[in-house]
Amino acid sequence: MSQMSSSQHSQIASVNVTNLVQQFEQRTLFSVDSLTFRQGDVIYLQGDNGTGKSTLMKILAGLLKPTQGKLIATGFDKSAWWHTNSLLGKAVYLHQHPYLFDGSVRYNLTYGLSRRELQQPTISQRLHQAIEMAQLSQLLDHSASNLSGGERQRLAIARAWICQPKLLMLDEPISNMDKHSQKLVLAMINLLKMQGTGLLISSHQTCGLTALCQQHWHINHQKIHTSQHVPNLDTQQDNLAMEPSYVLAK
Ligand SMILES: Nc1ncnc2c1ncn2[C@@H]1O[C@H](COP(=O)(O)OP(=O)(O)OP(=O)(O)O)[C@@H](O)[C@H]1O
Repeated sequence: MSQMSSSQHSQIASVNVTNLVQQFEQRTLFSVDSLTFRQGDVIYLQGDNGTGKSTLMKILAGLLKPTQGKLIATGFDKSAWWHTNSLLGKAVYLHQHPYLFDGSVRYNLTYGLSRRELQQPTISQRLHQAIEMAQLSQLLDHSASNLSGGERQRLAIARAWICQPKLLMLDEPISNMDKHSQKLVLAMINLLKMQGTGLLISSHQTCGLTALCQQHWHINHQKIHTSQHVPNLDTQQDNLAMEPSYVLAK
């Protein structure tokens, strides 16, 4: 658990799923009896390609109805009456190729902020910090559609940072990023952690990210295994790197 005040603890937000089974066309992707993602958790989600990491995140975000299972979100403000899906907007899912609006970087950062219950000075302060942290000041008036992949990711995380969701799921947040962007994003993720945002992070690059995590969810053999211990995955990767991948024919 990260640092949270006692008032935050009294209303910890969480998403819980029980008896979850996900299938696509008769193929079982994964199943688990019970899984809870809470504010303050920092979880590393591991799994080989195609095991269902993104699918699990979409289910927890209310974007995908699972084949079987019951989802409950607690500790959030009540959804507006016109929201037919009460899970949407609770645990926020950040896609590895984030969706951005047409318009400038500034527009993308500020869109929807005025409709939140935030005071103007708070909005301005968060906006300023986000621009600094993600080093977007030179790009504010650029069209978001012209940004590089790494810049798009930085913008998307900066936007999430401004909104400060209680639960945030980051799907491959540092994939295809150079070292500089990775450092900026890791710093932002660390700040979200310090502020008590629940984080569920998937990545194939373990360096730096796993060090931030305190729990481990592993999708393996169609099951989701949970542990309070994050294994030293860098060592596993180093071993892999030392194995000869092919033998040259003489
Ligand atoms: N809507 C869908 N209909 C049918 N199959 C789907 C659907 N969505 C995902 N799948 C399949 O489910 C499997 C898991 O996909 P998912 O994107 O969740 O995996 P992942 O673990 O995030 O993979 P990666 O590490 O490559 O990003 C894949 O085989 C994918 O093709």
